[in-house]
Parts: sequence; structure tokens; C-alpha cells
Amino acid sequence: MLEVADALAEVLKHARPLETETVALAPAALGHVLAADIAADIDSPPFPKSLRDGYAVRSADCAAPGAELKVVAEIPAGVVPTRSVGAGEACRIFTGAPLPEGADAVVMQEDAQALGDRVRITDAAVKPRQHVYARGTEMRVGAVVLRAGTPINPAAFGVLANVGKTAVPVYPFPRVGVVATGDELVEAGTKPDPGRIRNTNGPMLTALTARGGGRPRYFGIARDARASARSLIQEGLDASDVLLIAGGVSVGDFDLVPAVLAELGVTFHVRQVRMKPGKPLLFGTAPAGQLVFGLPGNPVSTFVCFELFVRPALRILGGHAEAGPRTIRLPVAQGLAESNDRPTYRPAKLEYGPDGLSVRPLAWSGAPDLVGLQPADALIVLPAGDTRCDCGANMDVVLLG
Ligand SMILES: Nc1nc2c(c(=O)[nH]1)N[C@H]1C(S)=C(S)[C@@H](COP(=O)(O)OP(=O)(O)OC[C@H]3O[C@@H](n4cnc5c(N)ncnc54)[C@H](O)[C@@H]3O)O[C@H]1N2
Ligand code: MOO
Repeated sequence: MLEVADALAEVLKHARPLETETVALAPAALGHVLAADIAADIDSPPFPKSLRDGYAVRSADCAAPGAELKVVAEIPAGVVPTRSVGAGEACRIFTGAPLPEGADAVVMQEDAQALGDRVRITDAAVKPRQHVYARGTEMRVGAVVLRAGTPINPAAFGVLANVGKTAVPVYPFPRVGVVATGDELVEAGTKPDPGRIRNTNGPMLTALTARGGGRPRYFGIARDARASARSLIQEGLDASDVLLIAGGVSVGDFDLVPAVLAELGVTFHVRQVRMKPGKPLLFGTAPAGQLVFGLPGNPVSTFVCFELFVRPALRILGGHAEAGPRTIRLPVAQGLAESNDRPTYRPAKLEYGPDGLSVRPLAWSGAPDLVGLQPADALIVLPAGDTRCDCGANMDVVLLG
């Protein structure tokens, strides 16, 4: 049985970034990772730009308060000034407009008094360059503005637009197949007969995948009969970079997944992990290189294994430099006393208080309890053995999502 860190290392050893593709600068590009450096094709701003509505002046003319200047032109944004500002002169200027030759500062209109074709400057100390954004301050032609490996966030959309990039090379979102297993399962639209339950892992895994930077595709429920399970799993494998199979990985007579995967040529790298919930996790690689996860069927076990092992793999396939999961030390907002035979990942909620961040364990009844897990945005890591910690004590916390 592997420790969590060793199992994660095994997973990451087999995860490689996917072949790159080109995406248009449209909302679907959000969250992709750039596969090439992006350089500026222009200076930004492309001209010295006024940051205020007011007057473009020569600061030396305004050394004494109350200076009066002749207003010789008006420059709205988008207009190229045709006249320079001489001694004793000013131009009416608006935010975003190019500063005219000769001027070296802008006075806000609140600090000036319009007097027909003249203006009195009431700003007592006009400094050179005030309210002026110098040409090329944000970026110079040829400078790298976004590095390969940068996740595309909304601000990156703006930067890409500014350098004229309407399509960019990125790592694709991995295609993730989801298969549920078990004769007891019915889909959500059906009322379960006695002895049966609804399939919760299928919908949850598609949502975890979408949140984790993958493109989910649900293949349905594999029944506990080898032939049908085998054909559904094969179908899933053929269309996926990563296949997630929930349930059927433990030691029961109907837990067919390990045998079916072996028949399909999957090589196993992880067969059990010393953790709770999630001990029977399976991880392997298929002959064509797909990553295959057999996630323990209890819904919270499935969830925790996704966060600890699948999401990091999806991040690497999707071109992220950091796999995660992120673990930080945080004080607990409520004391804990538990005994566990394995390191335990306890659903918890982050709390943002005036003294900073803390984490509160949620009421939770174990591996089948999704209602207890649902509000969680963190997992408190309890070491194996007896854990007693008081409110305020620091614990390792895995951040979710
Ligand atoms: N003798 C042993 N029994 C079990 C062991 C063990 O080591 N020895 N491990 C236990 C642990 S830990 C877990 S976790 C489960 C995992 O078992 P499987 O992955 O084989 O999962 P199943 O048996 O198929 O299901 C377990 C549980 O979860 C329910 N389930 C399964 N799939 C879904 C789904 N898609 N939606 C909702 N609920 C689902 C299923 O009905 C079972 O109740 O094994 C322990 N047993
Ligand atoms: O380790 Mo299992 O995943 O607790 O139910």
C-alpha cells in the first residue's frame, strides 16, 4: 500500500502535457494554458497618454499658483494633436488623448478655472509628468507580455487583445471519460426500486472534471458482468485521454474493474493508498497511453481521490506547471478528537474572519455522506492514530477546487 505522496508521484510520473492546439480569443479559451510566449507588437500606450480630463501644460509655466495660460487647441481621445504647446500655452485635453508636443504634464480640470480662451491653473504644485502615462510604460514592442505556461484569465484576454492576438496556441483541456459501475445503480431520473440507489458519482465526476480543467464525457453505467463492463470501458478508453471508473475496484466478488482493466492491457502503478476515505484507489496506464483511474465507489472516496490524484493529473495534461493539490497550514476553528487507522481527509470549510483564515470541520458521517461533504472547500489532513487538537491549533489543509 502506497502513501498518498508516493501514489501522487506515481500518477505524475505518467502525466505529460497534451499536444498543443490553437484557440480563438473567445470565452472558450478561458482557463487554457498558453503554449508559447506572447510578445508585444506595439508599445503600450502607443503615445504619451493623458490620465485625466483637464489641460495639457508645460509644468515650468505653472511654477507659481494662479498662472494663466492661453488655450490653443482641444484634443479628444482618438485625435492626433496637430499643434504643439508653446510657452504660456495649454491645450484642453481629455482622458486617453495623446499629449501634444511641448506639454509635459496634465492639470485636472478640478484644479483649473476656464476663462473663455484662457485657463487659470489653481493646482499649487504642477509636477513634470503628472497625470501622463508615458509611451511604452505598460509594454514595449518585442517585450514578452505573457509567458508560455500562463493560464489564460480574463486579464490575459485583455493583454492578448492589446497585442492583436485573436488566436493563440494552448494546451487542450484533457478529454475525460466517466464510467460508473454497479448493478445497484439507476440514473437520477429514475426512482430506485428496493435495494437500488441513484448514481451520484457519474454526475459528480463530470462536474469535478469540468471544474478541474477537463472536458467530461459520461459513458453510462457498467453492470457487474464482465462482458458489458469491458465493452463500455473500452468505449470510454478509445475516446479519452483520462478514464475515470467509479466503483468496483475493491475486493468483492462483483468488483470487476481490476480484472477488466488487466484484460484491456492496462498496467497498474497504484493499487491501494494509505488514506481514508479512498484506500482502494487504482491507477494505471492503457496501451495507447491513456491514464486510467479506478475510484473507490463510496461517493466521498471518489471525490477525495479525484481531488488528490485526478485533478493534479488533469493539470499536467492541460499544461499547468504546478500540479497541486495545494496544502497550507491553518488554525482549526473547532477542536478535533479522532482516531484513525489511516491518514484521514476530513471535509471542512474555510472561514474568513477578521483575524484571517481558519478552517472548520464539517459534520460528516463517512465515505457515503455527500450531503455532509457538499459545503466543503477544504480537507483537514489528520494523521493516522489519535488526533487531539484544540481550537486554534494549526493543521495541514488541502484546498479544493
Ligand atoms: N472486505 C473489504 N471490503 C471493502 C474494502 C476492503 O478493503 N475490504 N474497502 C472498502 C472501501 S475503503 C471502499 S471505499 C469500498 C470501495 O469499493 P468499490 O470501489 O469496489 O465500490 P463499490 O463496492 O462498487 O461501491 C462502494 C459503495 O459505493 C456505492 N456506489 C458505488 N458507485 C456509486 C455511484 N456511482 N453512485 C452512488 N453510489 C455508488 C455502492 O453502492 C457501495 O455502497 O469498498 C469497501 N469494502
Ligand atoms: O477508504 Mo473507503 O474509501 O473509506 O470507504
